[in-house]
Amino acid sequence: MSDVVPPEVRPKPVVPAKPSNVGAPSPSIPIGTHGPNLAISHAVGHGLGSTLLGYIGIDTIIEQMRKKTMKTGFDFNIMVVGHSGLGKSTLVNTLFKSHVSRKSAGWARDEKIPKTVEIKAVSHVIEEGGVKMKLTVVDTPGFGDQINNDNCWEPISKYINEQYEKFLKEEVNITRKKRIPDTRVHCCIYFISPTGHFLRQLDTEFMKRLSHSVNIIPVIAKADTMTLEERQEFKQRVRKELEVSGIEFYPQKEFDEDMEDKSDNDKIREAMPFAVVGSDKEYQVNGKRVLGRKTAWGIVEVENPNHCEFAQLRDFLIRSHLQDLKEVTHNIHYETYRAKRLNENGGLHPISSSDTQESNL
Ligand SMILES: Nc1nc2c(ncn2[C@@H]2O[C@H](COP(=O)(O)OP(=O)(O)OP(=O)(O)O)[C@@H](O)[C@H]2O)c(=O)[nH]1
Repeated sequence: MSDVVPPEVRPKPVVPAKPSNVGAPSPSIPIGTHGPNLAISHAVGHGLGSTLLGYIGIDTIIEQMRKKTMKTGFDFNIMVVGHSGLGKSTLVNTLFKSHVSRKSAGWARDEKIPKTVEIKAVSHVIEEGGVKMKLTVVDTPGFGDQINNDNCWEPISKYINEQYEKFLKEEVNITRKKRIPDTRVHCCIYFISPTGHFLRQLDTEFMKRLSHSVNIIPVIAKADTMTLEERQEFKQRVRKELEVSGIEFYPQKEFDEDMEDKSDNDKIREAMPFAVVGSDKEYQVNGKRVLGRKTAWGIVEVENPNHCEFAQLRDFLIRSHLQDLKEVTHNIHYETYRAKRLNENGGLHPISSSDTQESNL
């Protein structure tokens, strides 16, 4: 196992406002310099607003953005990392209620454990309510499965940086694409073995090294293999270990934008890591079809919050934070990579594969 990672000092890039803030009313300070009926802001640069004397339709930006997103769709790239057999493929299939994993895409042929960590990306277009999402699932077979797992985070770090590099190259092109294809990893779900003991050194090593270049969401895999008490105790222990090791998982405290954000995210952080169960099989329970795992003692319902925390993970990942994951990737992780790349050698020069590997920001 390699040496402990020294703490890094990172400049905190500016976190831009979330799109939900667009169109929100700013404090209105009427400046009546043009007679009693006019209220115009002269101090745009100072953030002063104005009282509107009638409806002008600024709030339609939300509908305009919705229509644009409906037309163009969006990219979302999710990476899964963890020992083989921890349920990575099953969980992504469960999350997106479709067969989106590497294995579902026919990669299952090579069931044997690869000699080094391999990176395999599979893309699918998923459509719901008229909105198209190009989902790419990046799988990392071989992670932690070798006798010697030293530096097995390296190929993963290299892949993440290569995607930033690709995006950067497109961005600095004189004639660039209207829409740069986004292959950057927006989220990395890290699967913790349900041992009930402690995190392994590899777990902390991986999260420590990668948490500055990608949004890491740790989950406790196969939660149905632990009793409720064991699960609670293990969660607490893992949380403590993450804290003691100084691992910043997503949503990172330092990027909370305001008090509301902080209070919502605190609740999520306190509930993490979510103890999840995955399944792509449906069963009939009380007259309803539910995703579950059939055991000799009954059916573990994946989406039942009394059975596991899958629904919490799904709500957080897809229903409340998907856009934020993309924004933090762009505004923080990519920005850090970009600034470093543009600063080094006084500009953008071709990068060697060893550079992307070592560029563990
Ligand atoms: N008990 C239990 N078994 C699960 C769960 N999720 C998946 N499994 C089972 O575990 C086995 C491995 O699941 P996969 O989803 O293929 O695991 P993986 O991590 O993708 O495996 P590799 O691709 O080999 O790394 C399968 O038999 C699944 O049915 C779970 O939440 N609980």
